[in-house]
Amino acid sequence: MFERIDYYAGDPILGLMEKYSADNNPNKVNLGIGIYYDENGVLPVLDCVKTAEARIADPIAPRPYLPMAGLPGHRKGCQELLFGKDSQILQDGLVATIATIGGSGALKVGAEFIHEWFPQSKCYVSDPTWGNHIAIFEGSDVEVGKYPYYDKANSSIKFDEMIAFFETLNKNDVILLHPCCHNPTGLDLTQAQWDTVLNVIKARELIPFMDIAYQGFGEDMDSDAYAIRKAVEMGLPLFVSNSFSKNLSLYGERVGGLSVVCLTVDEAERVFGQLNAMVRRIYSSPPSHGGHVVDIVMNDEALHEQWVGEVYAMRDRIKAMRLKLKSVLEAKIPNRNFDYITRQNGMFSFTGLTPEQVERLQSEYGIYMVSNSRMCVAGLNTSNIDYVANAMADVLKD
Ligand SMILES: Cc1[nH+]cc(COP(=O)(O)O)c(/C=N/[C@@H](CC(=O)O)C(=O)O)c1O
Repeated sequence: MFERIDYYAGDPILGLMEKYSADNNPNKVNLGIGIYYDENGVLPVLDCVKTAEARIADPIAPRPYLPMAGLPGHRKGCQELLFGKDSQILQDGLVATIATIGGSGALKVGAEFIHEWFPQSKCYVSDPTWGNHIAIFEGSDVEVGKYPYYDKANSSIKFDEMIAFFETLNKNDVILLHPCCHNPTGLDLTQAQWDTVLNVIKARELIPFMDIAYQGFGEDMDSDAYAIRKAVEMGLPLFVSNSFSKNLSLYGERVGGLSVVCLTVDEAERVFGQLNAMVRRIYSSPPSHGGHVVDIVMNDEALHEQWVGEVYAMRDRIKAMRLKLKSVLEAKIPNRNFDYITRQNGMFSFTGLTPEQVERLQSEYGIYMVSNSRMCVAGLNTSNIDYVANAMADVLKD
């Protein structure tokens, strides 16, 4: 009956977690999956989340189904984080927002929406991008193409090539963009470059789909949302998928959001209704517990302020690890340029190691990076960074 079903080769990122867990090397270091570990190598429970959890636990409440779109407070929290608390489009009711099963769920519902309502549209992702972007959109029968992004030779962005490519696209083609903390390269556009990109998108009547999974890990909550808010200022139609996995450290609670910026209230009502219909036929409603945590943290002023401070502390620790790794590697290999480590933003560094060098780090040192040479800098701490730098120097020297 099922003998013709293909074997699953496994996921290049999640599969790494399983190999790492099974590795008995006492010095093993997990630099694979995009998870923030603290200075002690522990996945933190944020203080603001602990407070929210305590409120949810006492008095304990029943767990009915949530609305298809999730808790209103969860949706409001997404909107204010992405567009700004006093955003005019929010006051005018022009944004259709649903709570989703993480950022992945937001991308899935968005991809299904594109497939159903823009069947002629192709979706273009950066080369390279987060691997699941391609799988999610292709899984929704949206044809996926790639736009030039990463210049390996110079560890930079192929900006002119990217713009020239956008100029060739058709009306309503979708461009999947990383507003900040690009995964896997860590290379972000400047605000001036975003302005140019958005002007081309406007001129070509393309559809920007911005996936922001690391808001707060780049510069700050508002700067990281520059591209999103600039698109709104320019009156562009816009899809935004957001994730609270990393900046609330709630990975397993599966909390995120999908927002669609519309031009009229009537459009927003139509889109919101169809997003609800889509949720109903995919997973019916989003998770309750994580939704309540998001609702409490995002809408309690004191907790929200505490949360921002906790995200910035995570951001700053990652930046400190970038500086330390760069200086240790420069000392070990003086004739090699490691500027890319501090030029890159957010959780990831695209190290440029060859697949063979990545494999050696894993097999000889128990250091796990994604095979495309992406390193999750948040896995570094003062206890393991010298070990990692020495190992990188060893494989780079040979
Ligand atoms: C750009 C991006 N978008 C969305 C997600 C999904 O987030 P979530 O809310 O957990 O559904 C991730 C997760 N990325 C990390 C984990 C993974 O691969 O699933 C990663 O790149 O390691 C992203 O890196």
